[in-house]
Amino acid sequence: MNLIQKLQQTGDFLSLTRANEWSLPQAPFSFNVTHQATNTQSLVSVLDTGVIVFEPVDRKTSKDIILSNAVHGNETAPIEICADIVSQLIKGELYLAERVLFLFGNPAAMNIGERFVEENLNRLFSGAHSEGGVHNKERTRAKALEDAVANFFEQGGTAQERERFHYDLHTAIRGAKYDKFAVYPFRHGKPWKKSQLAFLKACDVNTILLSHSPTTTFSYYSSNNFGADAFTVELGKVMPFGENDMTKFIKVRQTLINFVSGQALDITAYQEEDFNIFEIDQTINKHTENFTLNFADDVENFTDYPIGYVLATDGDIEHKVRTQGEAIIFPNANVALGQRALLTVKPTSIE
Ligand SMILES: O=C(O)CCC(=O)N[C@@H](CCC(=O)O)C(=O)O
Ligand SMILES: [Zn+2]
Repeated sequence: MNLIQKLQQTGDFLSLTRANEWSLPQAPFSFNVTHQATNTQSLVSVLDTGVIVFEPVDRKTSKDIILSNAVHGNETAPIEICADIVSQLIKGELYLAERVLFLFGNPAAMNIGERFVEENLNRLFSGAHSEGGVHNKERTRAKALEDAVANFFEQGGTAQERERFHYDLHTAIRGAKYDKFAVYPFRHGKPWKKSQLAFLKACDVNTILLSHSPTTTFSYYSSNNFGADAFTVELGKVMPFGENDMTKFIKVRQTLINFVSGQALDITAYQEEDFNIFEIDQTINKHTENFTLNFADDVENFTDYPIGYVLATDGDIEHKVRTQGEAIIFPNANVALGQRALLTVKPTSIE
């Protein structure tokens, strides 16, 4: 049985991806799948390691959906959710209603159970992979993932003709006061979409961080370059493979399944009181090796501190709370120099 036949039989794209960390052992390939219950056809295209596209055959579509996971290799719950949906699609067990690209970002980091191998993949998008004269496999991978996104959206049609979505699924290093939350990439003045917040609520995500500046993250790349409704979605806490409590992901898994298969979504109209809306206040980067956080490792995301509290010190710089209700997000003193070591957020609303 060859690689293609094995994939068709098992649906196990995750194992194929993990067995080929940086590239496939053969050229890209495609095959047709028949959805048993409706006798409808879909084309499955494996374009690279961790890059698989599903396209309905002989059926009109309107949406181009990207579901990415493992941009950080140790964030396993989103990997397991996507691997399951991919398996159902390959085996013809799930109807496909729209064009869907699944991206398993960093297989090599998955295999060592780490966030990344050499460099944080989620700081290398929007061309950052080609800056500074640095070359490594994650930078090559970031460019390949950018190209996969670009080709997928462009082959679907123009931004005016299509509805474009990219949900970059993560989990967080620490626990959080709000277990699930999403980062809304900077919109350059375009309005925040309440319909997208309603979709995220159907995914059990009702805490939203509004960004006010460009970043080099994957979700910002798709939002800014292709006008996609794109988010970094934090689904819970980092756990090793097989140790996720999958009961915590029932809603998001079912919503994503319904989304790709055209089934009804549990959407209720946006109500401000249903959400915790924050805006990113301070972006604190690490500039010296003396960077220290002034709170314990187990302090949860969204913990707030009083005005004047010293959140972190970096050499002779003190980073203090400036705003009432200002809270911490993504604290990580172990980042590389120049990278983000802490975000703070403050409560806000969207009109
Ligand atoms: O828990 C943490 O410290 C980081 C979790 C994580 O990977 N978050 C993303 C957020 C990306 C964004 O700001 O859109 C990241 O840090 O890459
Ligand atoms: Zn992550």
